[in-house]
Amino acid sequence: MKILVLNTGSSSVKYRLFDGVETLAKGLIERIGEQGGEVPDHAAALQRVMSSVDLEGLGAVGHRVVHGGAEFAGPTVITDEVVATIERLVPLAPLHNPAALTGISVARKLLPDVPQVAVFDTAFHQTIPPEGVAYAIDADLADRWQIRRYGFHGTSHAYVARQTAELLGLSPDDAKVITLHLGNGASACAVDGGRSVATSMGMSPLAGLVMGTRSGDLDPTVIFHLHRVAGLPVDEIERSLTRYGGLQGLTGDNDMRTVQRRRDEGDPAATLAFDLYCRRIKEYVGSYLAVLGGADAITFTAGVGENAPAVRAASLAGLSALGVTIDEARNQRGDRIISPENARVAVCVVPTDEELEIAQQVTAEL
Ligand SMILES: Nc1ncnc2c1ncn2[C@@H]1O[C@H](COP(=O)(O)OP(=O)(O)O)[C@@H](O)[C@H]1O
Ligand SMILES: CC(=O)OP(=O)(O)O
Ligand SMILES: [Mg+2]
Repeated sequence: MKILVLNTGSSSVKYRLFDGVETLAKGLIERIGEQGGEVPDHAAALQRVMSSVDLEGLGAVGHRVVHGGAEFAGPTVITDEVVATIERLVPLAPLHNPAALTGISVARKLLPDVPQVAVFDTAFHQTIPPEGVAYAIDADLADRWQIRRYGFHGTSHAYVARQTAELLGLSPDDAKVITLHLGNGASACAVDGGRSVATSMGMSPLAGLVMGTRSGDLDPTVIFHLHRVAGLPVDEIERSLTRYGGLQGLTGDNDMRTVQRRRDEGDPAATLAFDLYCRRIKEYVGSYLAVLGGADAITFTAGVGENAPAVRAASLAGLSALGVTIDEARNQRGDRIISPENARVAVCVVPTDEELEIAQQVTAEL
């Protein structure tokens, strides 16, 4: 079956046209709405995608949707009700869900007779036990406003954990894998036998690791303080933490390549940003080794995880007492397995493929 997959990110649209597992066409429109970007907004990007792809004989469109709340535990055929739910969740994923809605709207209008399926970043994390998703706040408030951890990048974590088991000759049904998705957004996940049991993003994709433009974890008092003492309106604080935080906030550059180059030149801000980025990863790795009671593998994926040996080395440095070591020659070469022979915990680099995973979930759903 021919399937078009749309991965509408916060500032990009990736698309891929599949026939089964074979890719017929693919493309990427980046820096949407940014100065010097190719297109002014997501609608224009999607118009461009749809007019450049041969839609003849299309069997389905698969949409990556970041926030599915507690409602969706798997791929879901899109109806007006499903669209309304994704709309209701916009405040919880303000950088992402509006873009997905634009993609869904453009595709439904253009292809009214083709089934459209949403594949949610949150779905894979529905298996996290209650103590892994609840926040220790007033239970009635949490209930009323659906305040809990949802977790994101689920499609990538699921795919990469399965690929890791395969790479190591383990059964995916009992492998314990810590997956580190380090892209523009970044998150860690503890996967036990193919099920997510812990993840670093929270109610929204702002929590957890340090990211390109997002702060990751911080004491909520920072927000009260910025509001009450510094006098910043809440919307501005949100913008500061989501668009001008992370590497961007610390250095003025959101791209890890630039941060690394500046660090190599001895730039103190870039050095701090790099160290903080890697230390946060290490803190989550330690935490998830504890949650899982030890792991078979730790796997790096996405733009930074797949391409930055220095980040991989620094993030796992000093963990040999826990059975975690990296063979630096393998790491620099970019091998799939970068731990030494017979290491207690395998360290792997596995390219993610959210689009393929979405296409396969769509096929299984229809
Ligand atoms: N060679 C590299 N070294 C370090 N970082 C890299 C390299 N190549 C890509 N990256 C990082 O990967 C990030 C994008 O990751 P990617 O997974 O493509 O993001 P997205 O979340 O948009 O899918 C970029 O911001 C860049 O910092
Ligand atoms: C959920 C999320 O952070 O996605 P991305 O990495 O595509 O921004
Ligand atoms: Mg991504």
